[in-house]
Amino acid sequence: MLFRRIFFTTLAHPNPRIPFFPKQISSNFLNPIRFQIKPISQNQIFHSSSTSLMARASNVPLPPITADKAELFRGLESALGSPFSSQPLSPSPKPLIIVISGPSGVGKDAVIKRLREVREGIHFVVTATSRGKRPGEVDGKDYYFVSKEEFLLMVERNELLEYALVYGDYKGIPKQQIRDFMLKGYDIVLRVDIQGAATLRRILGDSAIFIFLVAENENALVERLVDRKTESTEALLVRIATAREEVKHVRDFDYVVVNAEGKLENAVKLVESIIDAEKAKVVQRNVKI
Ligand SMILES: Nc1ncnc2c1ncn2[C@@H]1O[C@H](COP(=O)(O)OP(=O)(O)OP(=O)(O)O)[C@@H](O)[C@H]1O
Repeated sequence: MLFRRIFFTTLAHPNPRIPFFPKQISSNFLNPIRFQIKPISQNQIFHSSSTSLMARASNVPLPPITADKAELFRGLESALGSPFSSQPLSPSPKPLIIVISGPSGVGKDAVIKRLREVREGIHFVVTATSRGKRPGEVDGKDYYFVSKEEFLLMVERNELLEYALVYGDYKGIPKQQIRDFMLKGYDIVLRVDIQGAATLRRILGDSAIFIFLVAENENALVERLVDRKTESTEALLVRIATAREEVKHVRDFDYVVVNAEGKLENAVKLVESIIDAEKAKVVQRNVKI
C-alpha cells in the first residue's frame, strides 16, 4: 500500500493550515487510502511555496542537483518561466531625519561629534545661533554664529525649520540645508534642546526619529556640567533645575539612550543601532520639509 504525505500549501490561502491542492491531485486527496494529511507548521508553509507547484506543473524536465550551477540555474529558470533577477529584494532605504535631544550637559555635542567620526552618509545640520563662540568652537562647523539682528532676519524670511530662545540666545535650524542634503541621499541629524524637540515633533510628527539622551543619574549630569566649566554658578542652577523638568519629557520621544560616565562609545553605538534598525523597516518614514 502506498502512503504519501503531501504538504502543498499556498501563502495566498486565507487559512494557511488548510492545504491547497492543484486540480489534478485534489481528486487523489479524496482517497483516504493513498493520502495522509499532516498538520503544517509555519516553517513548512514558507518552504513549500507556490513555486514548487509551478515547477511541477510546467512539465519542464529539471536537471539533476548534481548538474553544474549554470545548467541548474537555466533549468530552474525555464521551469519557473522567467530568469532570476538581480534587483534588490529590499526597498532602498529613504533618508532619515534623526533628532537628538536631551538636557543641557548630557552630552549631545559629544555624542554627535563621535557619530560624525564613525558614521558616513549623515549630514549634521549646523544650527544657527546668536550665542557667543565657546573656546574651540568653529563657525560653520559647530554652529553658524550670527548676531541677534541677523538671526531675526532669518526668522522673517522663513528660512528656519524651528527656532527658539534658549537661555537668552537664539538657536534655529536652517531649512535649505536639510533639503539639499536629503536630496543627495544623506540622513540628517538635528541637535536640539527639549523645547526644540517638542516643536519639531509638532512640525515633523512621526516622519522623524526622536532620540532622548540622558545621563545615568542626576548626579552624573551635574558633575558633567560643573566639569565643563562653561557656565556661571547662576547659569548652572538654571540648567540643572531645567534638566529636572526636562527628563519628564522622555515619553514624547521614540528612543532613550543613556550616555553614562566614560561610556560615550556605548551611547554612540546605540544611536547607530537605532538608525540601522530604522533603515531596515518595511514601511519607512516619509519626510517632507
Ligand atoms: N559619556 C560621557 N562621559 C564623560 N563625560 C562626558 C560624556 N559625554 C559628554 N561628556 C562631557 O560632558 C560635558 C557636556 O557634554 P556636551 O557639551 O556634549 O553636552 P550638551 O548636551 O551638548 O550640552 P549643552 O546642551 O549645554 O550644549 C562635556 O564636557 C563633555 O565632554
